Amino acid sequence: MARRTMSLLPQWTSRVFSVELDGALHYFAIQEKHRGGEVPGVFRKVRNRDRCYSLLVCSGDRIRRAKFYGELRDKLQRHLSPGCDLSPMSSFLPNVKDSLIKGYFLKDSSESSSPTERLLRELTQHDPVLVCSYLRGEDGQLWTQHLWPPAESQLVEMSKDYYVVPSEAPEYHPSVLNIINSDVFYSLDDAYEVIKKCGDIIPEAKSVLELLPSRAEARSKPDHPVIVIEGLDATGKTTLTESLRDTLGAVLLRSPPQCLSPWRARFDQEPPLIRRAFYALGNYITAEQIGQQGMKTPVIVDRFWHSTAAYAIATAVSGPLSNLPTEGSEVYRWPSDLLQPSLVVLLTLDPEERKRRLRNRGLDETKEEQELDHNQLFRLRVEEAYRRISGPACITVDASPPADQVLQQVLLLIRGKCHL
Ligand SMILES: Nc1ncnc2c1ncn2[C@@H]1O[C@H](COP(=O)(O)OP(=O)(O)OP(=O)(O)O)[C@@H](O)[C@H]1O
Ligand SMILES: Nc1ccn([C@@H]2O[C@H](COP(=O)(O)O)[C@@H](O)[C@H]2O)c(=O)n1
Repeated sequence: MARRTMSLLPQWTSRVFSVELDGALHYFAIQEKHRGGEVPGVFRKVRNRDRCYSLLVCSGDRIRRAKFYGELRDKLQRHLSPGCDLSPMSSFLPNVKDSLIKGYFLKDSSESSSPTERLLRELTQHDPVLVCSYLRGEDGQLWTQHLWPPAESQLVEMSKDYYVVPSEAPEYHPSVLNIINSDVFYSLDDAYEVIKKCGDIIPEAKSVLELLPSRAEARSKPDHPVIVIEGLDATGKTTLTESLRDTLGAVLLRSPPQCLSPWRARFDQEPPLIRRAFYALGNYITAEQIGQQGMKTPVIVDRFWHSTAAYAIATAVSGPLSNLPTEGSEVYRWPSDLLQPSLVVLLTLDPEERKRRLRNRGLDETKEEQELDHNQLFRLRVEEAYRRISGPACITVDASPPADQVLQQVLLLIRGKCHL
């Protein structure tokens, strides 16, 4: 297994490697001849007796790779000795879409190399993982990368030793290369394909697919306005959508729709590829319901595609806002086969007030809600991604005034935009 894995890592020497350490990305590349240059940031603080490895998950179909990436972290965290540090790592071809391969960088500062080597040996024998080790040259300045354990002769290119050199930050954050169809889905077919392929490993996938509208049924535009309310948790979506329903005599729907509730917790445990495809399908089921109800009354929707895409993009990309795909990127485009609402309102709230509302509400927080609470950058990325999505773009409304004032503000917008 391990030997086949190695032959599947394309354009080995053109790849850039990135390691996330203390919230920052460090880049390095490999080259056959040493032409001078500095030690890459990630190796600067490595002490003489530390041992470093990269583990890249690079074979099998994408469902298997996505599942194994999470399992590998759990396995390493369970079995590595104290003194081992694990950091997210990836390898990619700069500016080449879909070239990202994910893995981990391992620094072993424990007393003995044996436990880690035993674990790595077992991984290379049974799992789709490619392991390299890094060695410091005698002068303490040069680092070289070696296939670990030493490769078989037919893989000549990868089994050579390479010098490790710093590399400049690429134009795009590495995760941006793989967002389309791995984190965000732009058609029913693409999301469907992922959930269908999961059928063998997640029996619930079949029940989800049975709820999908028939693709043959192309619906015409609803006669009545469709208003989507978006925003982070506790910004007041439930409060506002219920008031809008009552004031406008509208129907209130949500995404994911009620019929997916039995499976939501199950898919929330899955890696992003599967979890995001599940939420994407939820939007198409809600769209079908909107299509039916929108022929009779106005429809209010609590979260829709903006939420699916914004959270997915903000999770895939780490760090500051500048790491997000730039405004106007195709990543922010609306799926061409998904019903377009008449108006999308984004509720925004000062972080302290949002926290206060969360505390007062007193419900348990989900993992993502905790992340929003603790990680200010994540929160900023989600809000910025919301704002960058186009076709339709959202209109921001300050949700800090009392609930009845927020309602009046949104009613004004609806009357202006939807002639209600
Ligand atoms: N304008 C407002 N002013 C003060 N408190 C509000 C306002 N709107 C909502 N709240 C309160 O804030 C809390 C969160 O509101 P709500 O449940 O409507 O948010 P939400 O966006 O639907 O949250 P979630 O996405 O987590 O379900 C509730 O306790 C609610 O009563
Ligand atoms: N259309 C949607 C709706 C939700 N999500 C994901 O669920 C989380 C928020 O859901 P709440 O029930 O807490 O409002 C959010 O973190 C999204 O990841 C989605 O993807 N698409």
